Amino acid sequence: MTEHNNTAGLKTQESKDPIDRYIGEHSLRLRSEQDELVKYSTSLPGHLSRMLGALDEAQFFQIIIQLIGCKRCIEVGSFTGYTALSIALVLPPDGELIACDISDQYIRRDLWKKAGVDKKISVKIGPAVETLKKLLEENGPGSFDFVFIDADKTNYKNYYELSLKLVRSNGLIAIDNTLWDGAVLDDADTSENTVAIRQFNEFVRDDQRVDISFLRLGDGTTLCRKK
Ligand SMILES: C[S@@+](CC[C@H](N)C(=O)[O-])C[C@H]1O[C@@H](n2cnc3c(N)ncnc32)[C@H](O)[C@@H]1O
Repeated sequence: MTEHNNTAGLKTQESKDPIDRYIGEHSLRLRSEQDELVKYSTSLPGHLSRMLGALDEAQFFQIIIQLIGCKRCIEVGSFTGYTALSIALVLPPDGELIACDISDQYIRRDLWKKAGVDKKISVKIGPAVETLKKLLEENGPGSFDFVFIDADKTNYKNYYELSLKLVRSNGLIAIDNTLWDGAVLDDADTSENTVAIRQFNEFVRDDQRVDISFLRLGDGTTLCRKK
């Protein structure tokens, strides 16, 4: 997957803005396993080191997941498993997170195990559109509480439509990178990923099936409540 390559990112851990640093220093509470996963993820070569989700975004999810009493969650795009770990840490003992990715090359199951949450996470490897279709067939509509979409940007609309079927009424869909390092504002940027996110943002803005909140959190986090 090609990531947008601005050097000064919008994620708190990458940002050069002192306000972002201050926010991080006065809110982040990382367990040792999360800390280890951050170090591992950011040590990977090239664009991989920037794939890790924003740390304050994952911590925000921990709060809303507990607030709405989520038991069954899906993550679309798991990479090393940082947000998956963060979600699993706050799920009840009988809670479940389905972690979808095209590859498990970088997933640190050992750290999930060390944190005592490995049994709450099921990894599904393959194109996530197919995985979500299968989950819908096997579990039926409205069978999940929360979906986090963070995989290939050109499939965002497909992931969103399938997620809308998979989540219950009052369930949440969170979509990552909806600011794409600010590239969505730059009309001269017609790269495939930027265009896909721009079109997705326009679509969701007008979608009356959900309530929407576009948060200036991480690289842009759009939160949708299914009506
Ligand atoms: C930005 S990373 C996910 C980061 C992770 N959510 C986190 O917060 O640390 C995107 C992931 O999407 C995966 N991905 C890309 N295309 C995919 C596809 N078609 N189906 C499933 N996963 C895909 C990549 O392998 C990568 O691990």
